[in-house]
Amino acid sequence: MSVLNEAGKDGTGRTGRTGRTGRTEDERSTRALAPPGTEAEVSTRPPVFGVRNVWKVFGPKAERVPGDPGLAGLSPAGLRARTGCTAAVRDVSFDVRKGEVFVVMGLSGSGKSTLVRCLTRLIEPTAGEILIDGEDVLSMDRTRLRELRRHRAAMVFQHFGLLPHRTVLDNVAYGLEVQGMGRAERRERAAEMVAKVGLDGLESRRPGQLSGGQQQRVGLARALAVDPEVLLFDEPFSALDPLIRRDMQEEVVRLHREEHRTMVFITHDLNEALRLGDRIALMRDGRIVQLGTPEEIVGRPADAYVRDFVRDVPREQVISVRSAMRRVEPGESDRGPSLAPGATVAAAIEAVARTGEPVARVVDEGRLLGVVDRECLLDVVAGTLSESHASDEPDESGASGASGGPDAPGGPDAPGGPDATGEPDGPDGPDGARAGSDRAVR
Ligand SMILES: Nc1ncnc2c1ncn2[C@@H]1O[C@H](COP(=O)(O)OP(=O)(O)OP(=O)(O)O)[C@@H](O)[C@H]1O
Repeated sequence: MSVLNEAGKDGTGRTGRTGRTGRTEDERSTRALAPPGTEAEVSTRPPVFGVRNVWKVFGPKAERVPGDPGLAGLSPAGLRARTGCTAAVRDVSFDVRKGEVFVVMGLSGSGKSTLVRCLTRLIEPTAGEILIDGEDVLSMDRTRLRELRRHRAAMVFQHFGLLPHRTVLDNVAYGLEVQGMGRAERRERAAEMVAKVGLDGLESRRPGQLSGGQQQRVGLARALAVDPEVLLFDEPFSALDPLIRRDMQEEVVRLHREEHRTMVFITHDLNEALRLGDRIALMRDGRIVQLGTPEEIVGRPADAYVRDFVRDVPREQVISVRSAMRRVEPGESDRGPSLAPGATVAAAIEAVARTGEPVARVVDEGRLLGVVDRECLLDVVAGTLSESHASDEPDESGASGASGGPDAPGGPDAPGGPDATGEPDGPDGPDGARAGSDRAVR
């Protein structure tokens, strides 16, 4: 049976996956309207996973909780006291869009792992709907589920789950072996993946002869080998020391840039979330308290909890000049360094300091959108960026007030410038990648 053919429908009924990047002609033409990797462009992509009102309740008679407003509305402690149940995931809805890195972040016990395991039913949701490319995951039979986990959504775990008596190459080839691929072909493909994650020369070693970071690379290569549509990472790097962790994060960013794979990445580390995520779902007590880009989460926290969570983040490394800029005033349209709207405030500070100019210009494809002066930049660093800045923001067409200053030509003369842990059917492959948006807090 062709999994890809059956999987190749998105929620709209269009043909979805057309290759490794999974883009159709329709998508490509839509994407041409907005720069790749911008929120506007990402939001036009079809969802890979659609999650609607999903609950996971552990405990006696768990299934009565989601549908009973008296129980569903209780606090975690209240629910436990009344029913003995824990609602690990509470009424969660979101889409994971094709080609994005979707990060699920939250403190220990907030429900991250449970939620992500529900996506492929490693944990059975109590209520709700989960779609992959428009197909109902909850109604899949055993065979279809196995295919889902083996071919379409592969998991990379924190404990790499490598087979100790097999070589690196055979570990990487394992998922392909499970799929029934012939020896020569799978070893060739595995060798390609070993090279891709930077382990050339180590093919014949056993896992015990590798460092933790190298073992995690083997886990990643094994997941990539089966070329899944989505890679699911469950805190894969949390056991690694900080430098190796950083290397692995860069590896993920690189894979994302080069291959545009869709990834769902669990972490409790805010910096990791900001570095990797196109969008971040911040969880607390089983709920998503905010879902947004790193810039939205840091620049516009939804409530006091999120504000406290992001309090120590260096805002200038996350907030873009698009959010910080002001209108152009007379005499400013042809002075100062030019920056793309997605450039960070940190980059603008550097540019202004280096050139000694009073402002930097925010230019998008030849159009001057606005300027940032020292005051705008300091406002970001100090956390005093007013809401008015945000509301001044132009839309992606650049048609907002910010570009409308007397000196702000909009025309052509504008200045330019796994493994099988918890999975009954054995290890499955993964994957992952991002379109070239600027990452914050690298
Ligand atoms: N099998 C289970 N039975 C009962 N409660 C569970 C079970 N698995 C998880 N829980 C509870 O569900 C809640 C969410 O757990 P989960 O492991 O999803 O959180 P997490 O955010 O991934 O935490 P961590 O970062 O520590 O892994 C916790 O209160 C946990 O104790």
